[in-house]
Amino acid sequence: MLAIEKLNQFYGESHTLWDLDLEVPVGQCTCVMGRNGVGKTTLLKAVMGEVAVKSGALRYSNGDTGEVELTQKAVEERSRLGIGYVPQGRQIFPLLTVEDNLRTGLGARQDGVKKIPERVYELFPVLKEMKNRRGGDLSGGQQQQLAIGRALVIEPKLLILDEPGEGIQPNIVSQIGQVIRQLINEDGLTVLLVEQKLPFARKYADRFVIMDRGRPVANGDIGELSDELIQQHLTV
Ligand SMILES: Nc1ncnc2c1ncn2[C@@H]1O[C@H](COP(=O)(O)OP(=O)(O)OP(=O)(O)O)[C@@H](O)[C@H]1O
Repeated sequence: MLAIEKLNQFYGESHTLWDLDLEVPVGQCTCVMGRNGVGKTTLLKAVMGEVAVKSGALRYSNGDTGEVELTQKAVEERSRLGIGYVPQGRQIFPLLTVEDNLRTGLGARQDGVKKIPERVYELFPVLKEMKNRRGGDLSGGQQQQLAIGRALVIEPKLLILDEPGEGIQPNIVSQIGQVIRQLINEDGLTVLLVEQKLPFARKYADRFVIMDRGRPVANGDIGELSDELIQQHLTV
């Protein structure tokens, strides 16, 4: 689905991603983990084109088109290729209604459809109930559901989420985890997420990748995420 190869990224003089290789297999949830500041968010932003990369390749295939090299594509084009993105901090529009927030995602649909897919409301009924409320009036958990819903209006093939469980009450975190599994199992979606919460990763991810200082240092099936690896790379 996505093969990241020898990716190097700098913030000014600061070398943040180092010759980073990472495979995101189709139809699975890959969870990127690691301590604060190791470059997890930067990696997701590099895939989305929100930060420039110095060198390396992002080879992506969505099943419809042949393989595409994303580093050559503009940000909007990456969405049109079927990549949905839920950024850290959600970035919803507080003054727009829930429905209008969802509509803002539609511009990135390749087929020009201007209707919010019913599937979004089916997965998150709360968004239907609250569709005329302003985004800013929603709870943090509901805003996260809205941010995910907005990424889903393009009916993506690859969904990228940056810490979807951050600062959200546990029952909504579980709902979000279940929706992610539903999207994978029923819609064949591929998911790449950053998540620090171990129970979430263990319950909902298929694979893990641990990063340290800008590069992956361990990866495997989620069942192989041992206490030793956690101790070595994740505890503070
Ligand atoms: N816009 C920026 N300009 C300069 N340096 C930045 C910028 N954004 C992030 N950094 C630095 O790059 C490094 C990696 O940051 P990044 O946010 O990718 O890490 P992270 O693993 O996602 O951390 P966290 O878990 O805290 O979100 C950090 O040292 C951070 O301070």
